[in-house]
Amino acid sequence: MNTKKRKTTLTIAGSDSSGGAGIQADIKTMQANGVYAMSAITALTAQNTTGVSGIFEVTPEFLGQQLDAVFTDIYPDAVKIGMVASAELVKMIAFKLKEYKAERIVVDPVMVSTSGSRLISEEAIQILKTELFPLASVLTPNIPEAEVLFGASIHSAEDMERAAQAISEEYHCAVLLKGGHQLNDANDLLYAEGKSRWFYGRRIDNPNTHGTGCTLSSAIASNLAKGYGLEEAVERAKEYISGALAAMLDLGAGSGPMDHGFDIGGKFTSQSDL
Ligand SMILES: Nc1ncnc2c1ncn2[C@@H]1O[C@H](COP(=O)(O)OP(=O)(O)OP(=O)(O)O)[C@@H](O)[C@H]1O
Ligand SMILES: Cc1ncc(COP(=O)(O)O)c(N)n1
Repeated sequence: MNTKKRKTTLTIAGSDSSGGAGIQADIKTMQANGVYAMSAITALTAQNTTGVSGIFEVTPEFLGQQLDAVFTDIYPDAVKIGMVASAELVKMIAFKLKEYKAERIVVDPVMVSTSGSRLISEEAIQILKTELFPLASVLTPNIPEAEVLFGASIHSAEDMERAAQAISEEYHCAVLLKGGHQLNDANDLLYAEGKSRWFYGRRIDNPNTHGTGCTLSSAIASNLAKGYGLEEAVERAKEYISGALAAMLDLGAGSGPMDHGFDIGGKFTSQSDL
């Protein structure tokens, strides 16, 4: 009997019925990055590339049950946390991650969708800061999210450096400040253990960016699960997202999803031409 083991990841996030962001993007990314993906769903969303038309949250108890089921059987080597709409759900996640001594935790502080819908309550943001950020190996805010956390606007590379350092020092975790919302380039800044490092990216002329944040954080979690250190995990994840954007998938009437059907070396292996 030939059996095999595989590194494992868990995404704790919301479901996106259109498959471009949330749980669906996370699982596609994890699969493409060679790890076994599991999920604990915080909410169902009815959404497509043009907007979010409904959010149906699970109860904190049921989220806890999902986390118990996962952690007591196939223990995840890394965890990614995405959309968590309410304070009670955030508290449940923090409680369970501590109970099961989860490690390699990537927290994507999802606040507003690309299509402009609010995905988290004000109270939940406060609880995220106090309960979840301190458990994170790395936090991955985009520029608007970092502005909320930093309390000031971010217009330049220097602003990004100041914000990442301040957020990292305040919450005692590494911060990857994503630059996808810049106009001219797509450079991300990692601030960890007192020093910063830029990850430079060519801005790809693709309007279909639904789920870029979910994809990047899931790729980082996959790489951490596989044993890479944080810098290498980010470097590989950046390469992955650049490839997924450069594949130029075009679906839906709004900002569409990316293509996950290629390997992380950038070699296109999807079956899109069939
Ligand atoms: N047009 C682009 N070309 C190249 N890289 C991009 C582009 N847009 C975003 N990225 C990259 O995608 C990753 C996610 O960044 P972004 O700032 O878009 O996150 P986000 O806003 O959280 O994503 P989301 O669209 O899921 O909300 C980063 O590595 C960023 O540099
Ligand atoms: C369930 C869920 N999670 C996260 C996002 C953010 O992704 P994006 O900003 O690309 O819309 C989303 N739209 N839906």
